[in-house]
Amino acid sequence: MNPENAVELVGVDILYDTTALHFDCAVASGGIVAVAGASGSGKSTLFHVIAGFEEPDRGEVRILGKTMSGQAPSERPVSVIFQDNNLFAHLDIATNVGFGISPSLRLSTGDRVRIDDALGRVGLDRFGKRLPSTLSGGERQRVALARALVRHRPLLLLDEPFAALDPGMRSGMRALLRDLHEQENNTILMITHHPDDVRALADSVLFLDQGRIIAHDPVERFLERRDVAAINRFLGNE
Ligand SMILES: Nc1ncnc2c1ncn2[C@@H]1O[C@H](COP(=O)(O)OP(=O)(O)OP(=O)(O)O)[C@@H](O)[C@H]1O
Repeated sequence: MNPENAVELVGVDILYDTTALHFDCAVASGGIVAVAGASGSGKSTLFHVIAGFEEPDRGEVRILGKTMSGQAPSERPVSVIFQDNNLFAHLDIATNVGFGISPSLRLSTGDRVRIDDALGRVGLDRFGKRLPSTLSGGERQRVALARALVRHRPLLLLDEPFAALDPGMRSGMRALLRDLHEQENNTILMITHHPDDVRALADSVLFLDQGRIIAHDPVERFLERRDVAAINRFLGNE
């Protein structure tokens, strides 16, 4: 057990009716890790297990050296941002960010300052009173980032955060994520289908194939790999 590791998956088995997944890995604290692999390879399941939405049939999840067995998602030191950003449509942006601090929305004056600060850090200072429907897709993703920021959890899981964004917005979001990562000093795991995200953002790569982690490499080494067909397909080498 190593507290320097942000995440350890030790002999984790997930047994579904038609498929079985197995995860073993140790992710060091402090980096941005791209999680890649073909559709159906197990990326979302990996996140669900770490975040606690899914309990392993066997094995153990550890975060910062502590076992997560029996710990509900809300008790884990993890924030998750899904692709569709899960904002409440009837609540304004500041209140949506406030959910990151208190799900019952009992917010102190200090909390409101933190919310304004987080919105400022993602470039949405004057958006607090607006409803999610009046924002662009990229702006909504930045609200989801602000909601994660106010929680200050050491581990941030991003499930394809740029999927709905056009190329210009993607590069803006990458830069923002890099800045926030440096400020927060957290560990980020980010599912992506885009080699460009890996090249631009990742320090290392977890690559999944058919329910297993088949590569866990520093990014430079990963980008030079030519030995595995699934990685070649991802990198566009064939
Ligand atoms: N609740 C479930 N019950 C049964 N099988 C499941 C369940 N969740 C996932 N699976 C199966 O586990 C495998 C991995 O699915 P998962 O969603 O983790 O893949 P993924 O890599 O995230 O795919 P995508 O890139 O398409 O989102 C798939 O074969 C899927 O059908």
